[in-house]
Amino acid sequence: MTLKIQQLYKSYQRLVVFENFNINIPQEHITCILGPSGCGKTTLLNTISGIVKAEAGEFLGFGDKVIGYLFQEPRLLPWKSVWGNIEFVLKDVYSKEEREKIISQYIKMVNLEGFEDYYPKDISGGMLQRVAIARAFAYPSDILLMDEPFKGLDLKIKRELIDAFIKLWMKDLRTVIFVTHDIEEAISLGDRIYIFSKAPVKIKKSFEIATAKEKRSLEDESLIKIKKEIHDILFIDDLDT
Ligand SMILES: Nc1ncnc2c1ncn2[C@@H]1O[C@H](COP(=O)(O)OP(=O)(O)OP(=O)(O)O)[C@@H](O)[C@H]1O
Repeated sequence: MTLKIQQLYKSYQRLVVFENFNINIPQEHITCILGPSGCGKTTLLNTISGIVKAEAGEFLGFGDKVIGYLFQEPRLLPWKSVWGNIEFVLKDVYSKEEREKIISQYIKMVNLEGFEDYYPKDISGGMLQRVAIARAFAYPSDILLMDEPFKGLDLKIKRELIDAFIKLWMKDLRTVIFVTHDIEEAISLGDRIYIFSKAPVKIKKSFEIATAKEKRSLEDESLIKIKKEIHDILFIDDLDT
C-alpha cells in the first residue's frame, strides 16, 4: 500500500510552505526528495514525524507506523561507546540476548567490527555517521526519515556510506524518505525521486528508477539522462520560478 499525504497545509507566520499539497510515498522503497534550499523538505519530514504540527492535512497509512529519524549530524551520545549508542535505542525493544545479536550484526554491516568499544570522540566523521545509520536501521521502525545524512562528508566516505546504506536497506526493505541536495545520492538510492519547487511547494516532477540499487552505476546512460534532467529542473528552471 502507498502512504499518502493529502491537502497538507503548513505555514510559518506569513510564509506558506505547503498549501493543498499531495504526495504519495511507496512502502518498502526509498523515496528521495530534492528541491531548492528552504523550500520545505525538512518541514515535510517534521510534519510526518510529528515534530512540527501541520495546520491541515491527512496522513493516510501513517497512523500505526513507527517512525525513525536520521539527522545530518550523527547525534551520538558522547559518553557511550559505539556499541552503547546502538544499544541505548534498543533497550526497551529487545531482550539482552536479542540486542547482542542485532548490534553485532549491524556493526558488521557497516564495517565497524573492532570499534565497538570506541567512544565518539575517538572515531572519524564518516565512522560516526556509519554508527548513526546502523543505529537508525537497527531500531525496528516502519518508516525511516533521513535528512541529508551524508551532507558535508567527502566523496569517498559518502560512497562508502551509500554502499553501507544499500546493504542495510536490502535486509528488510524499510520505507525510507530521504532528503538530499545531492543528485547523485538520489540517483544511487532512490526508487522514486521527487523534485520540489520553492515554497509553497509543488512537485515539479517525479522519476522512477527500476534498476536494483546494488547494480546501479552512475555511468549508465539512463541514469546520466535522469541526472541531467534533474539538474536542469533544479538549476535552470529555478531561475524563473
Ligand atoms: N520554526 C520555524 N519558524 C519560522 N520559519 C521556519 C521555521 N522552520 C523553517 N522555517 C522556514 O520555512 C522554510 C522551509 O524550511 P525547511 O527547513 O523545511 O526547508 P528545507 O527545504 O529543508 O531547507 P534546506 O534545503 O536549506 O535544508 C524556510 O524558509 C525556513 O526558513
